[in-house]
Amino acid sequence: MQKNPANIIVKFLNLLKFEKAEIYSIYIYAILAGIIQLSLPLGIQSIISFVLGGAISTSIVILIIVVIVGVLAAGLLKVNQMKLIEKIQQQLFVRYSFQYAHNIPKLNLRDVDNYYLPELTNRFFDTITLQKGIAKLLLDVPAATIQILFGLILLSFYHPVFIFFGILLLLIVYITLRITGSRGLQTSVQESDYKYKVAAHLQEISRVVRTYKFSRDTELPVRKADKHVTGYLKSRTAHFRILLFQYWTLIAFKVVITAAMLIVGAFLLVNQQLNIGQFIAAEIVILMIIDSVEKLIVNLDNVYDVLTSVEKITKVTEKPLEQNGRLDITDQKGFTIKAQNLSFGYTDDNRILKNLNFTIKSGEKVCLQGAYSSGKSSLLKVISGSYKDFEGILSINDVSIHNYDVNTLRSRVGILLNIQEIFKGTLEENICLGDTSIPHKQLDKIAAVTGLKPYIDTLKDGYATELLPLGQHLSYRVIKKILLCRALIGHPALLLLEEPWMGLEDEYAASVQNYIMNELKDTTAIVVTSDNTFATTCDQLFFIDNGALTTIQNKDR
Ligand SMILES: Nc1ncnc2c1ncn2[C@@H]1O[C@H](COP(=O)(O)OP(=O)(O)OP(=O)(O)O)[C@@H](O)[C@H]1O
Repeated sequence: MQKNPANIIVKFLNLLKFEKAEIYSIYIYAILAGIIQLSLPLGIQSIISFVLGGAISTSIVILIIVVIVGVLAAGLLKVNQMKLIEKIQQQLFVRYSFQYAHNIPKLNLRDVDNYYLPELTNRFFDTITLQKGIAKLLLDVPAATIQILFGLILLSFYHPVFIFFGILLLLIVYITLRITGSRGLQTSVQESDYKYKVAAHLQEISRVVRTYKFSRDTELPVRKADKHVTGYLKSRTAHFRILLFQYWTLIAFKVVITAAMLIVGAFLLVNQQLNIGQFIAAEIVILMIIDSVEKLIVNLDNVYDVLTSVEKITKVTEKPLEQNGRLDITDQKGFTIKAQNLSFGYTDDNRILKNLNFTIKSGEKVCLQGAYSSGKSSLLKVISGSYKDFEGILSINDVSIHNYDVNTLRSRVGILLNIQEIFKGTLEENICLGDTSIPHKQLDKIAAVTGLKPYIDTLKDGYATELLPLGQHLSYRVIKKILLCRALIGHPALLLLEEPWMGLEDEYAASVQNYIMNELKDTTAIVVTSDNTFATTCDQLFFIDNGALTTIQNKDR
């Protein structure tokens, strides 16, 4: 997909807005340093004039001191600039770390469905490219630009012909960037796209390493890598071609300016339009300008890197977050769920839920059944507030679900879907999800109900045991029990459970059912299970067939 370079530059400028104060200071320091640095050629010019005039006096000593102080002051300014840049670098890392941690759980699920998030978040690593790049960009580019400008202004005082060179330089830089800048950015972003494709492929190989070990085609991972690496090399070569063109233009300019200025300088010296002091000073200034042009050349690549990294990082930070209502549901005692003509689909042309109508009163227990892929999980996900773009009405306590603050709603909902997973953290974090207000007694109680307690008792660190991502090293049954504890903990007002006791020992399957039915009396629960005995104990039985819902009231209960 073609990226619009103007958009990327706007994103970069938006990013700089946060660091406005620091950047202004850096530029002021750069201007001061630029002025002070001119004291070097001017000082030397005066010293030479004094020496040639045979006037060795205290003035020379003072001048030498002035030059030395100038060098020292320029150094001090540089140190201050570096301090500010260090601050900006730290701020960038902190900002993106928190933005990623804050935004990822709040991403619109509809968007999340189309990505493999662990891969998408690889873009965070571009923060490091940005940190490094921005340091160079803010240190070298303003310093070099200001030195070129001041140098040319100073030279034009020696002779107006130098003004011509100044204008020529600006024109060449402008035309070169105008012609190649946009294409350079495009190729840089393309190169980065392929870099991430290669990384994603390697990540995927690692994720399913066991499968690849048994692969009949042992070359498959390499062949797949080859495709992305070829794309990477092609776009990198295209990018390098543009860089080369830009380098050559600046090198050509450097050669021309060196030759012309030396020739013009020598000519002016011979014609006595410049004295020897002025000539040497002019040559120092020319050397400074050339050095600055060199810095700009080296930094061109860096400019592309910085802009590309901004484009990549913002792939996550600028994704739309889920819509949120304002109503706090924390203090509402029970949840009555009502659906009127509720329809939902993941795509526009395929309705998974079709015109559902039901009422589940507060505290009622519902058994949800249906064939494979009939939409049972989808219904639970919609009721949990994860997908808001349904048609019809879905309300909790007669208020549309759209109006509730998602965070307060989720704090009242216990949910167990087949897709939920264990994350890297302690056992307690995996159950309580950071809610430190849950008493240990309750934790123990739920662990006993689900049958997790005997397992915890075998652990040296108990609830503080660190779990690996995806619950590696844990048995399916233990994972299931942890996830069940997560759903049941905190006395939820609404329980949405998918096959909660499937795979549990009979004893614990019974205790979980007993807990839901008898100890969570005021909790509204929807349980997907094919367990017909449980179904008969529920207040209602919902049956989904091809997206349509049939509800049966269980009057005998
Ligand atoms: N995130 C998604 N994006 C697109 N389609 C999806 C998504 N999740 C589920 N589906 C599709 O929606 C349909 C219903 O899936 P759902 O998981 O709700 O059914 P289910 O009754 O719970 O199935 P099962 O009994 O197999 O768990 C399926 O065809 C499934 O492929």
